[in-house]
Amino acid sequence: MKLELTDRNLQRYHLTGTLVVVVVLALALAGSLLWIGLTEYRQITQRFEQAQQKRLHDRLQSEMDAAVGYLDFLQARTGMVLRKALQEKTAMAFQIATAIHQHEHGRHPEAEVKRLILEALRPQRFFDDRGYFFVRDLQGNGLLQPLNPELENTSLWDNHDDKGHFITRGLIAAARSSEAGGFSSYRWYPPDNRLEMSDKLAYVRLFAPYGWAMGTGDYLDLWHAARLKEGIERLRAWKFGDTGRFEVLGLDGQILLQPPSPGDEGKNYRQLASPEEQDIQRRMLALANEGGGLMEYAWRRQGSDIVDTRSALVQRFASWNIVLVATLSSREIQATIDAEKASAWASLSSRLPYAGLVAVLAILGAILASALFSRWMIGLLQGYKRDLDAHALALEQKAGELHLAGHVFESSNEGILITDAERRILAVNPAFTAISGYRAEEVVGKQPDLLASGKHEPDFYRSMWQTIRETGSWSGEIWNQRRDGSVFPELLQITTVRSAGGEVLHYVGTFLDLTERKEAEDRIRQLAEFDPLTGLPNRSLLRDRMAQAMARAERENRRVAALVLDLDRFKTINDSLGHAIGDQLLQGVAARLRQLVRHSDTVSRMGGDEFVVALTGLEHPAQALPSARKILEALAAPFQLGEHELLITPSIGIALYPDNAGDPETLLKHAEAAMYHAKNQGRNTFQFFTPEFNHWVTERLRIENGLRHALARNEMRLHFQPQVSLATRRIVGCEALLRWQPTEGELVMPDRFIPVAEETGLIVPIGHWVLEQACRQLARWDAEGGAPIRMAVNVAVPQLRQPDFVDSVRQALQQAGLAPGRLEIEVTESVLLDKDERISRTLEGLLALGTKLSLDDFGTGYASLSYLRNFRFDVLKIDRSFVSELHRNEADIKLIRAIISIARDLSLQTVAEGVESEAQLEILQELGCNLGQGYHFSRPVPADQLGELMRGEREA
Ligand SMILES: Nc1nc2c(ncn2[C@@H]2O[C@H](COP(=O)(O)O[C@H]3[C@@H](O)[C@H](n4cnc5c(=O)[nH]c(N)nc54)O[C@@H]3COP(=O)(O)O)[C@@H](O)[C@H]2O)c(=O)[nH]1
Repeated sequence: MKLELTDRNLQRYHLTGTLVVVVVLALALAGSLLWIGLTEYRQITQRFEQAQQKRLHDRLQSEMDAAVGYLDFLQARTGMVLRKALQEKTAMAFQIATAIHQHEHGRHPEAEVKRLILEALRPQRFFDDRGYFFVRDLQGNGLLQPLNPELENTSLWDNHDDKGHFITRGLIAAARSSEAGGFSSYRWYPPDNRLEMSDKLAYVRLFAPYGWAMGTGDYLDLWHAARLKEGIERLRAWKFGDTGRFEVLGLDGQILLQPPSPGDEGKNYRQLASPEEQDIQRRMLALANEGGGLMEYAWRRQGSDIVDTRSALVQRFASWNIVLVATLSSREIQATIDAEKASAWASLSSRLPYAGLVAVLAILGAILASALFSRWMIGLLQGYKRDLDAHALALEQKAGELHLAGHVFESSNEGILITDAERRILAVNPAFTAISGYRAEEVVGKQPDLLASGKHEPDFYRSMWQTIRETGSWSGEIWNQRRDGSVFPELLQITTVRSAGGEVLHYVGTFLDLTERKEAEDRIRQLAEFDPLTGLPNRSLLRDRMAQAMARAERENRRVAALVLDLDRFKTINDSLGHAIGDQLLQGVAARLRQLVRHSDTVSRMGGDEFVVALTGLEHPAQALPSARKILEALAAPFQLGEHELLITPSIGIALYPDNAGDPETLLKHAEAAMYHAKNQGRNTFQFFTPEFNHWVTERLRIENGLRHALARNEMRLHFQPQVSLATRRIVGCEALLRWQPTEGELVMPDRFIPVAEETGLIVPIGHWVLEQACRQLARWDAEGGAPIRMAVNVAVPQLRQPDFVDSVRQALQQAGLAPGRLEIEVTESVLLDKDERISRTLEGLLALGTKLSLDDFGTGYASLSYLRNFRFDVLKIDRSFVSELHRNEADIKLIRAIISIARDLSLQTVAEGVESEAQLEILQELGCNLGQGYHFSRPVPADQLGELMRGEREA
């Protein structure tokens, strides 16, 4: 059935449905109440029935306990009664015998008296005529056997029962046991059964006059049977309640007591006429054999149709092999149970109308409530429907908007990428595909970092996501990679979409491909910053770069050089060969200049024929020279421009930051001034900005040029300064010190030319020459018979970097025929700070060779003590700056003391430099310094002078 849904029908359905539910619930409630009442009624009556049954059973049990107690009593008394009777009877026999003996003794012969006594006893009968007296002599002969006279005067000594008991011996023993006599048990055939013996008890006394055992006995069973009978009769009369009685069954099934049918007594139950009766007795017997218990049975009185339901407690009385049944009619409790049921039912019935009324009222109340609820609900539903309508309308609008958004998403020129909160891509639009080259199915489910170009450091992305987390969005330019591997710039905006609860749902990335814009910007920048003709940075870019280089130079304590160069007579070429050739020439010059400079340097065209080369990171002004020279050399080669071979020369002006100017503009201005100065000097040359600089540079150039030829021109000399033992004041060594005596000019001291030699690498051949000469000189002194002093030779860092340095030392020693230990290689502290492994290798090689190692100028550099431990030095030279003020400065004393102490710890010899006075010498002596070197002993002198000194010493 299809329900028609209208506003009205909806109300009806709701009301009807509610009513149905309410009525069903009310009926269920009433039914439940009724069911609960009935259950309660059933439980009450059941409990009561059980209680009554228990009472009935308790009653039966208590009656049974009393009956069993009574029978126990009877059974226990049986033996006692028998014993008493036997004693009485024997006493009677004893009286008879005694009386006859007393009366007849002496009057008749003894045999006669005996006969009289025996005959008097012979007819005596008792115990229902079974009882008689017997007499035996103590030898076991039968004297009186009333029932078996044939046994009289025979020996019964060995007579025994079915269990092997010697009967006569037992009787005699009992008679002799005490004066009063005694009991003896044995077995014998009862009167009615000659086949099977049963237990018998006899009482015997010793009749002393004749030594007779005299007594009587009887069968125990018979006494028990009599007691049982007595008990049954008692139980017959035992009544309890209205219907309570006892019944007794023999274990063999014989009915012993059956008060309602005494005619059945003595019968076996199997002989009963009624099968029901038989069944009852059989069940009772079976229950007794199982240990007894309660049973119920239906009993019909003989000749009556009334069936009585009875409860019976069955219990076996083992001593007499009988079963006791205490039985009571259930009628006795049924009336009480019925009365209780009636009362419970009346109580329930009285509550039913109230329950009905409650149910009816509940139904009515529920109907009313449901009607009201229904009205209220309908109101709510109508309100809800209005909301739904409004919502549907809103959804319709939203759908329209979404449709629009979808359209925008699909048709947008901006790439759009939507991810979930875990940044897995959910959707991308066609523009994304167009820009990145990735189709949607290739990126969905992946992370956006598949677009990463590798151009940004991880920090960039970390900071980007940090911003997104903190502000909800990020925008900026970023480099990404397309599917084809090309890298492109994009303007990216990432926005976080959150739920109403603030939970991140999505990230939306929109981006614009900036490739074209960048290219345009690059073109603009190119135009703005580069010279269109040569492609070199223009003045503006040069200025920027120079500013950056200056800032860096300031931080690093370096210099920036601006080399402004102008092409000599370019105007003539331009005017004569035309602008095209002029332009080609400028391009050619630009190309050559570009090849000359390092990546960090800049070649720029300022306009016309003027170029600037900016050199960065210079340590000193002279480092600008090689570049200036290279420019001159590079431009010296002719330019082949079509059919024209052109020669061009530049004039170069050099200015240095920070020496000549503090900003790019001033620096360029000064360099230009220097350039004009160079032009005035005759072109194809360079000029530094200041005269002092010019002088310094010129001087340096002169030294450098001179040094290149110094060895060839034999201009180098060695002087030697002695090293004196402070303990003995004798010369123990000397230091070779280089001097340069140019052919034309005055003597040049090492401070001026060694740095130039080191920078230009000329120190390597010069140093080699020093080594050879020093070794030769030492050998010469040896040959003159001098003491075997040690020769110290200064070695510069560039020498130590030479892989063959150790070999060259070995060679020098071998050539001079010296032991390696005679040579001391002096290095400065800077060696220790140099990380170059070639240096350490050389030092190791020298140590392996066996030369001594000396650390020069100790304390002036930055070497820490730990370096001393890293290299195995032999000698530590204390710099003369500490020695010069030694006699005036306490701090210097402390310092030298510390140095000497460290040196001693490391087993180093100490040499104090610059000892100029006796006072210094004494202090050094006191401090424990080993050797001294200085003007106090001798200035550095030519070899022959030192030879003289040593000779003097020897002769002194
Ligand atoms: N790589 C090489 N370096 C060398 C070589 N020859 C010398 N040098 C180094 O040049 C520096 C200057 O040497 P020099 O001008 O010869 O000065 C030495 C002494 O004249 C000077 N000295 C000695 N005693 C005194 C003194 O009492 N007073 C005083 N004012 N000056 C004195 O000290 C210089 C020796 O110094 P050092 O070498 O540190 O022992 C100098 O640093 C040399 O190392 C060379 O062949 N190769």
